[in-house]
Amino acid sequence: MVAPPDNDVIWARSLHHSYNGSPGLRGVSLGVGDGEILAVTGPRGSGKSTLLHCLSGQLTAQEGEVWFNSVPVHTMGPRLREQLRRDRFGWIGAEADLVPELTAWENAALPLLLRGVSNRAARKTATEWLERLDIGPLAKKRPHALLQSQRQRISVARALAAAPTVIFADEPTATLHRAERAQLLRTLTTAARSHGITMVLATHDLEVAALADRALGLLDGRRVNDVSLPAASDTEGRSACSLSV
Ligand SMILES: Nc1ncnc2c1ncn2[C@@H]1O[C@H](COP(=O)(O)OP(=O)(O)OP(=O)(O)O)[C@@H](O)[C@H]1O
Repeated sequence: MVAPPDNDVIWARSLHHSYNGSPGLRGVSLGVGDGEILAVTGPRGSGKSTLLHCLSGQLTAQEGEVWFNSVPVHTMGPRLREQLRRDRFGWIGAEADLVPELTAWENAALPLLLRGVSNRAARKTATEWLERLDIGPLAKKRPHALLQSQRQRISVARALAAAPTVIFADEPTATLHRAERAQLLRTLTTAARSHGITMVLATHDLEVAALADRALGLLDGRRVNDVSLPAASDTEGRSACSLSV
């Protein structure tokens, strides 16, 4: 087993994974640098979600290696992987996946509470992120009382509040309208940049991928040539990293 380059936070070699014989990933290798935002693009079924699940330790690839900060993840047992996900990773999916019984702030604070942060400190941090995401006044509402776009903001607040080293975002704005999508993505990528968070962003949308520093393409579970991104506009793109969210 050869250790990965020191400057890659996430590094994967030759990942293969199939579902009952049907291939999900076929030999994907990649590295993500410290603080880098990498977009993973490709059509539906190309393997983006499978790749993010493998990189984030939710799924162990049948073959291949995943390393986080030069520590092998693919050889970790379930408890260590759980701890790694809780303490160092954030996850944002297409659906907000909130706990229905908890309020907005409790949902956003959940990763901190699970880490043993005091209720008071976790509430303060979660509330600050809800405010930055323009949903501060909804902090005491439960998910059923909120719009899909507001629930998704809570899920973004939950990921950012935990100050993770890496955020994995799997089609985070796929269910939102165009204007909401642009605003939420801008806030997310700006916050990641200003807090030095590394991000792996799966999307089938090249306009979304344009917010990343770099993009790699998948097709039928294989890596294809690195994708050339459309020029990002000054307000939404890679240059828009000066907001202090
Ligand atoms: N749990 C599963 N059981 C069986 N097959 C699966 C499962 N998850 C993914 N697959 C298959 O693996 C392949 C890759 O799927 P994956 O969801 O990783 O792609 P994707 O690019 O994220 O697609 P989408 O954008 O639709 O989510 C597809 O052929 C898919 O049908």
